[in-house]
Amino acid sequence: MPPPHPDAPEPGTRLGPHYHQCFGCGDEVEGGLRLHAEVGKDSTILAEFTVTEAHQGAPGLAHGGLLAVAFDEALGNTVGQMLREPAVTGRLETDFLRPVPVGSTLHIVGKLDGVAGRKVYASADGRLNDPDGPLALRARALFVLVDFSHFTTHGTADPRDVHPDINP
Ligand SMILES: CCCCCCCCCCCC(=O)SCCNC(=O)CCNC(=O)[C@H](O)C(C)(C)COP(=O)(O)OP(=O)(O)OC[C@H]1O[C@@H](n2cnc3c(N)ncnc32)[C@H](O)[C@@H]1OP(=O)(O)O
Repeated sequence: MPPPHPDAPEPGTRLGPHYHQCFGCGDEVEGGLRLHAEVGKDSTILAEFTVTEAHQGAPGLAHGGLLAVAFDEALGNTVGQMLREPAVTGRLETDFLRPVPVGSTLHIVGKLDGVAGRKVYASADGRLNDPDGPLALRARALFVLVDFSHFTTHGTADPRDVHPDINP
């Protein structure tokens, strides 16, 4: 397990969107999750997501796939902020332990579990309505470190689109 990158933000730092049109955290996406995040202690990322009517699967309840988006985002943020290297989700596994009603806020804590070559393992817990609330979701993910060319070759990325602190 490597230490956090020397430029990783300090605990308490509020994190803005890494991309304004990101469905998970962007502030320009109608119906997006608008996940708010900050750096926690011990190299964790704390993220909050409030479920709205735009996020339903069954009446009054959040869609499971949408909740997985929140975890993908929080885990990606954990990897990106702590390692300061671009990475993409290779695998994401989610346990849904409790229903998440519209109007509730998920408090997610993401942490790095290990790095092996380009593979980065991370996990997160999501609690209902309070950082110490009942555990509603648990996720584990494998991210793969990529060169910045991943985003220019396969996407339409321009260096101005991505977080300025990540060194490609
Ligand atoms: C401050 C900023 C904040 C930034 C905050 C950012 C938040 C963003 C949150 C959203 C993140 C996303 O949704 S990202 C979007 C969703 N994900 C994607 O689109 C990824 C699509 N997949 C790919 O492009 C590719 O498959 C890659 C890059 C993942 C891997 O391809 P590759 O580069 O050719 O590498 P490859 O050799 O295949 O794999 C490298 C190693 O990883 C392993 N590996 C690869 N995929 C898997 C897998 N699914 N399950 C298990 N293991 C895998 C391989 O076995 C290998 O292990 P070994 O042989 O070395 O042992």
